[in-house]
Amino acid sequence: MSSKKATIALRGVHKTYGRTTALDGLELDVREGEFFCLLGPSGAGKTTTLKTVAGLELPDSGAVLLDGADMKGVEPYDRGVAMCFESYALYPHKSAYDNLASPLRSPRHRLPAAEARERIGAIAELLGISALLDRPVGRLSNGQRQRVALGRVLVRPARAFLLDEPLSHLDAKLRQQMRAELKAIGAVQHTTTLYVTHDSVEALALGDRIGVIREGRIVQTGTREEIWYQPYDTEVARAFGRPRINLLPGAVTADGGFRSADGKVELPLRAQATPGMDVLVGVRPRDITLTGPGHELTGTVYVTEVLGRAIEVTVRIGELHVSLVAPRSEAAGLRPDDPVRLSVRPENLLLFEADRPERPGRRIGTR
Ligand SMILES: Nc1ncnc2c1ncn2[C@@H]1O[C@H](COP(=O)(O)OP(=O)(O)OP(=O)(O)O)[C@@H](O)[C@H]1O
Repeated sequence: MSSKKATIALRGVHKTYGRTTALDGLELDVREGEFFCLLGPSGAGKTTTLKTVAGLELPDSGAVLLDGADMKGVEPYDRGVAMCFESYALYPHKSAYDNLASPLRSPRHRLPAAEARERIGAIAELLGISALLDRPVGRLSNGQRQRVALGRVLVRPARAFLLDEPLSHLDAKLRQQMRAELKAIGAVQHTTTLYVTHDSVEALALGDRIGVIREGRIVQTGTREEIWYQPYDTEVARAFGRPRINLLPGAVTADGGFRSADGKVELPLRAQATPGMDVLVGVRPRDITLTGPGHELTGTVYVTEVLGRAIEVTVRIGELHVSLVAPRSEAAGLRPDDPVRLSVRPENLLLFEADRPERPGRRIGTR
């Protein structure tokens, strides 16, 4: 098997389990050599997507293409992809080393012993498991085992890696560290990677592009900038960024601006929407300042919460609550009911249709 980078495409893939629709006409394109993050809530169809690419599940209809070739009838083993499950299958009685080595002993990937040792050593080093190689996997912690499982995928040449929440069992510190290192691994740089996560921080940190999946369909695909600055709808906007984006209800004014129902929040926008339309204006807490330039709003402090070196301040403006993140130096003295003035730069405002019971509000263009 060559280690040529593959493109991955899913075309109108449907997959049901009994009465549950897991994939509902899924369309996905992963480009050659790309690190693509598939992000979505539990049950959205992420794992089913990976299994379908790997050939472990067969679509009811639609097609899976690797490098443009339809995979229908191609056995998992012959697809040349390497998959790491969240519920990893390792040999518990064998050492971590032997678990890493076993893919390289298969007829297809057999490497000379010295080369295999070198490859395993390099991957183990990057994953921080070099000191554990002699230990039986059954005697490792969940986080250590998960790293062995990831190593087992990365060690063998493949034309695509399919990774299902591979860092989920690591503690916060290690996860952050591994997140930073994962993309630096040569094998990852040289191999198309489809990476599943429900963690938006992980997706933003790792993804060359991100696909947001919901109820078996891709809602939006884009670079992190596109997803962040032009979210398809309020649900995508809510999925990215902590504290969450403020979504303030109001209506479009005659000149295309925004006004809350009580008139206490007015923001200049040039909405491509009919005056009077119910909308939500979106602004992220880190894009509101207590001191900077921009459009000003006045309110009173409702509550403050320390977030490490910054402080989250929730401000009451009329009947709305707006949260912002400010440096400690600016916000440490604030107490409930103190008057405050906020500023928002117009370029940081997003506009959405109001949410409806049947669907989240879509983004509306401004200017
Ligand atoms: N083998 C199965 N039998 C029955 N239903 C299944 C099976 N596998 C998945 N499903 C259902 O299909 C839907 C999609 O599942 P899938 O595992 O792909 O979601 P996911 O996005 O990976 O979720 P999670 O983040 O919780 O792993 C869910 O409603 C799930 O319950």
